[in-house]
Amino acid sequence: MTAAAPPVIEAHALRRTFGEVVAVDGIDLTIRRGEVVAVLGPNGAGKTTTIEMLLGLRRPTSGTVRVLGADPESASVRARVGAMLQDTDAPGSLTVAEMITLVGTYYPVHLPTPFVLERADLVEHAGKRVNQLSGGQRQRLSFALAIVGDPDILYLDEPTAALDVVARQRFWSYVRTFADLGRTIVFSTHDMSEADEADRVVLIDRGRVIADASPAELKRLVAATTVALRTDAAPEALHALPGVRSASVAEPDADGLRPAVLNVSDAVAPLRALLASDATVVDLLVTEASLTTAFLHLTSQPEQPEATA
Ligand SMILES: Nc1ncnc2c1ncn2[C@@H]1O[C@H](COP(=O)(O)OP(=O)(O)OP(=O)(O)O)[C@@H](O)[C@H]1O
Repeated sequence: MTAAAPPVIEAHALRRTFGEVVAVDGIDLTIRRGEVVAVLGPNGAGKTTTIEMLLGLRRPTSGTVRVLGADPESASVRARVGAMLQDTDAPGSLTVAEMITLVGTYYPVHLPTPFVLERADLVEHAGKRVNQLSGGQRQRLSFALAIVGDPDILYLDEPTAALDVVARQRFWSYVRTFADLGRTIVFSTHDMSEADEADRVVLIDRGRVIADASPAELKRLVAATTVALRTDAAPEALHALPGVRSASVAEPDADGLRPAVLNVSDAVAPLRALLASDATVVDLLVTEASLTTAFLHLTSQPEQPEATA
């Protein structure tokens, strides 16, 4: 969709060290207009340092960054970039609406406060003092302050960590609208369901990009989709189906059908071939690899039980 769109962020051979620690170890990254990109990785992988360099908040030890064709530290770029960071320092005596209006005046062009309140789902809290907000409301204020300058590029740091399920859905639907207008969104996250909202996931581990693909492609990379079924097809026929990496096939049940579990990269091709062979197929269950599985596989993290939201 965005392959032909112009690049808005171009990082080349980006490297940053802190004394002996190599936080970012040669990252090349091109992000195009209208992309929604998740930067994912384990603790200490170098995500924050990378994003700080893209934002012009931290100088690379070596390598180059261009944002909207210019130095990210320049005032012209800063005016076109909005950032939602973890801790927004806000004077507690201001109301939510006053704060949004005040921050809007820092930008050459800004969105009307009522519009921003609505987009950040803060209309009913407009008159509340900033120091009276809950964690989720504060996170929405931080989002409001990131968009008030009508930015071309929006950086979000774990944007929905404090939001409930309904607020998350609203948030992502707004982010999508924003991307459809040709804006670019880059966000860092540990949360796999959050990363699933992206067009593209850049997986960073030990200061390097170890995968750069869509969430669906990342899941396919680990080939962890399983197809469970019962069938009268012979074990050899199941092993020979296209795209089957491995298969466990049990002895037939009383009805003559064998329970089988196939590990596949994609469920469509083997199932299509199996059904075309006139085999009987019942009790079919396809389980997709999760992004968590892909993440653990690619970063060689010890396996953990998947968190329930
Ligand atoms: N100011 C600093 N001084 C010294 N070391 C630093 C500094 N900032 C980051 N580091 C080190 O650089 C490495 C990468 O850190 P960074 O914060 O970029 O990782 P991260 O992927 O954002 O991690 P997390 O998910 O825990 O926020 C880590 O080993 C960290 O300890």
